[in-house]
This record gives sequence, structure tokens and C-alpha cells, in this order.
Amino acid sequence: MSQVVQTRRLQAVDLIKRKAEGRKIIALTAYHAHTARIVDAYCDFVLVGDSLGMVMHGMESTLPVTLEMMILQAQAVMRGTSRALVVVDMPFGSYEASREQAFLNAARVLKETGAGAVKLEGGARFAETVAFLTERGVPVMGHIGLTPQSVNTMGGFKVQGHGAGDEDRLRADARAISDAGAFSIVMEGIVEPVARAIATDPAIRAATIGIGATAACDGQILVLEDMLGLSDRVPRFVKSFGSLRAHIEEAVRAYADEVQAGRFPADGHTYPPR
Ligand SMILES: Nc1nc(=O)c2c([nH]1)NC[C@@H]1CN(c3ccc(C(=O)N[C@@H](CCC(=O)O)C(=O)O)cc3)CN21
Ligand SMILES: CC(C)C(=O)C(=O)O
Ligand SMILES: [Mg+2]
Repeated sequence: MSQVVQTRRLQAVDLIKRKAEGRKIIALTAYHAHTARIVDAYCDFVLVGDSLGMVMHGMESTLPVTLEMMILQAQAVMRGTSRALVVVDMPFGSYEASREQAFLNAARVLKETGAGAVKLEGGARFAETVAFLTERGVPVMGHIGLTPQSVNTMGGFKVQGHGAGDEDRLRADARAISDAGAFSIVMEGIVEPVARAIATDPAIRAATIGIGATAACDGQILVLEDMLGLSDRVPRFVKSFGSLRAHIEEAVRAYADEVQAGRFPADGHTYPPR
């Protein structure tokens, strides 16, 4: 009998194994089937981030993003991926009111998209919610530090960890959600030495994923459009690995010129009679 090569999607628990093995975890965001198909080959997990509100819809923050928007784009990303774990952000207002609200909405996400995990923003205050979801079959990724859904209480998208006591508070946040059962924690916008201390804390079982944090994290994530050079304004932590904006502009200008000159469509792009 011929051996069937088993190719299965990475699962939430696999990220904890990755941490133990010391193999870096690669992640990017994706919001569409076509970009998801490209990143699927290289990423361990793909995040359908609520940053889609700002990146795709031009919103000023992630606050107006709805659960319906997240589910629609997660369905697209699931269709475009086959090997990466797909993680879906719980949008603002969909999980904070109670553990029950969080479970009902997270269950909707898993049922309607087939994604493997959800992510929610917050530290120790959300440990009970993380435990409630995990105990009921929902793998949870946490998110601490610069939590964009708290933009109005943070006073902007502010890097965290400068103040006295911040390291202890952030470490307590990471430990609390790890102990509550989170399989992974995004650490965003945290000053390097503080982020490093948390990422290397042996008491934290969850895999740490950095964005504007430290290379000491177990993995890294960026917003795809930012690292491709498509976004017009990007935070300091973004490195440009491409220049899509210039490429797209060049193509659009060439198209406009050819249509204007009557050179497009050429014979090869029209239908001759039979
Ligand atoms: N395109 C995009 N990329 C992201 O990384 C991202 C989003 N959108 N939307 C949701 C959040 C918002 N994020 C942001 C937005 C702005 C800064 C920013 O301007 N930070 C300042 C630092 C300010 C300080 O020093 O406190 C910077 O200069 O980088 C950081 C993260 C990260 N997330
Ligand atoms: C930047 C990542 C971590 C995120 O939460 C998002 O894209 O919404
Ligand atoms: Mg997000």
C-alpha cells in the first residue's frame, strides 16, 4: 500500500511545541484569499487581524470593525490556506462584556469560518475569559502591550513599558493569560528590554509573538500590507520587504497611458470573428 503523505493544518498546540523546540514561529496577517494563498506557504499561522478596518477600509482605528466583517474575511482566508493555522481577531465589543459573550461570539467565529483559534486583546483582567473559552474548546491567543482596541484609554497608539512598574504589570499580564490556557501571546509595541524579559520568562508556557517588541520572542508577525510597502503610514517597527505601492502605481500609470493612446486593448485582447 502506498504511503499517503499527511498534510494537515498546523494547530494551536503545535505552536507550544515550536516554542519548546526553539524553532521560530513565522506569521503575517491576511484578509483575502489571494494574499492568504501566498503567505500560507511560508507562515505557521495567518492572522485575520482587525487591522483590516484600518488597512482595507481606511478607518482611523480598529474600533468600528464588526464580527460580521471578521467572519467574512476569515472565510476568504480559510479558502486561500491549507497548511497554516488561521487565527481570527475578536473585534472590539465582541468579548469584553462577559465570559459568556466571549464564548458565544468565539464559537460563531469557529463554526462559521473553520478557523483554528481566536485572538483577544487584554492581560490579567481577561484571564477568566481565556480560561472559560479554552475549557470549552476554543484555542485562545492573547495580545498584550500596545492593544489598539484601547486607543481611547491609552491616549493613542503608545508604546508600552517606559514607566516604573510597567515590566511587572506586563509580565503579570503575560503569566496570567498563559496560566489561563492561552497557547500564544502577541506582544505589541513594548520597549525592547522589557519585552525581552517577558519573552524569556521560563514561567510563560505560551508562545510569544512579537510586533514592535523583541527578537527574543518565539515568533514574529507583521501586517502584510505594511511589510510589502503598500501602506502609506507605518509604525517604526515595520521593515519594508517590498515596494508594492510603487509597482502598483507604475502599472496603473502604464494602463492609463495605453488606454489614452488607444494602444490597449491590442489585437490579442479582442475577439476576432469566427
Ligand atoms: N497597517 C497597520 N499596521 C499595524 O501594525 C497596525 C494597524 N494597521 N492597525 C492596528 C494596529 C495599530 N498599530 C499601530 C499604529 C500606530 C503606531 C504608532 O504610530 N506608533 C508610534 C510610536 C508612538 C510611541 O512612541 O509611543 C511609532 O512611531 O511607531 C503603532 C502601532 C499596530 N496595528
Ligand atoms: C498587528 C496584529 C497583531 C493585529 O492584531 C492585527 O493585525 O489586527
Ligand atoms: Mg488586531
